Amino acid sequence: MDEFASIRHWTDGRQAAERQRAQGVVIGIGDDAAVVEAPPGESGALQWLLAVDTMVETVHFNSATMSEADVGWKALAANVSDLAAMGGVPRHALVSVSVPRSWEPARMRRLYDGLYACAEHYGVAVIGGDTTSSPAQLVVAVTAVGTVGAGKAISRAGAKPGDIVFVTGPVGMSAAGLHWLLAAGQSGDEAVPLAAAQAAGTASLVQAHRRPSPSVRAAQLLAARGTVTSLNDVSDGLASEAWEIAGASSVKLALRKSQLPVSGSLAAYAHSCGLDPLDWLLYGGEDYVLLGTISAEDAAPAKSAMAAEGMPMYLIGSVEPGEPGVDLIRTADGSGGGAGRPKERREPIRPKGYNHFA
Ligand SMILES: Nc1ncnc2c1ncn2[C@@H]1O[C@H](COP(=O)(O)OP(=O)(O)O)[C@@H](O)[C@H]1O
Ligand SMILES: Cc1ncc(C[n+]2csc(CCOP(=O)(O)OP(=O)(O)O)c2C)c(N)n1
Ligand SMILES: [Mg+2]
Ligand SMILES: [Mg+2]
Ligand SMILES: [Mg+2]
Repeated sequence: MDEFASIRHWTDGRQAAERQRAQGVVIGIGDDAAVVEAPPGESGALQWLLAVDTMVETVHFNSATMSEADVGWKALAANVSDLAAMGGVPRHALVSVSVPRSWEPARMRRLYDGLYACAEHYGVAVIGGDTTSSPAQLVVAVTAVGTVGAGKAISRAGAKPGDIVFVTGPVGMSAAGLHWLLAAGQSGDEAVPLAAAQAAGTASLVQAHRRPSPSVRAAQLLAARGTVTSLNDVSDGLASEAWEIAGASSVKLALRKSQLPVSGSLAAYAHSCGLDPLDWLLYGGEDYVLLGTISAEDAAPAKSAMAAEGMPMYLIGSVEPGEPGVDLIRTADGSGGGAGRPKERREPIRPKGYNHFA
């Protein structure tokens, strides 16, 4: 199959015309550039959000950790997550792929199965991309386009002393899933089957790694309250992203260890390996949940509003004045403080996270 036949094989008829129409697509895949209508703001003007994230075979995935469809899903999901982290709505995606000559056409078709599944899930129209060969590894770079109400984008820079720190989902599961997959996948070339993870009790960890679900609805609900002061998505790890907010906002973030959301499956898996789940919680990454800050008065009401919509919101700490940094507070009995006021220990945590050049 030549390059152009390949592109048709991956993309032809994969998305309903209705989806493309709903996102204002005038000319989609097949011309020199896509044409989209600038969306009319329903309640005032909109601004564009533009983001790109890349996945490279052996760096972000290998043949054991992810199927082709998982790679397609996650390549788009990571970008959708960046748009959510600005408080916006995802709309369009451009997909650049560099494909090893050894890859069968069916493998790329499967990658697009996952990519289009993610696009449908988040209402994104796939409108173009680029295709090259690659000497050895597969590379996928997705450029995502979204919109946000003019002046309403939530940056990393607005956290104020007194605000409450929150996350929209558990952290560390993806890294724990990867840990299990790297051990389980040693003997073969195929993606480790989910059934094997089910048998080992690690299926939810593996799915968190392979099929992250960015907090788009949560971002919308929270952004509409007007009380969220900063927002970031967790790709490199909670510690690293908390440092980003601290640095951009010139504040200190104090996180309570006892309030960090640890899933039962993560705790059980860490225990079975004799490892401390805290390393995955703080430094694991690829969680694609949102980390943010919200005014103290609205923290509990926002949490209730989220719960009413079936979405978790964990209040994990507070913002303090001082040199930019992140502290972890441990309580002797793990209760997080309160009436008996157990002893607290505080330690600075480093901005360690996934670093491509470390
Ligand atoms: N090669 C590059 N050229 C220009 N800007 C870049 C490049 N790589 C990253 N950036 C920008 O640097 C910032 C941090 O990037 P990154 O850590 O990848 O963000 P995220 O974790 O949200 O994906 C972003 O604003 C991104 O657009
Ligand atoms: C085979 C394999 N090894 C290691 C990892 C771990 N890993 C790779 S990239 C990454 C961080 C997130 O990716 P990045 O490209 O930095 O995303 P961004 O911060 O730009 O959103 C992590 C934790 C992995 N996913 N797969
Ligand atoms: Mg990035
Ligand atoms: Mg981000
Ligand atoms: Mg990164």
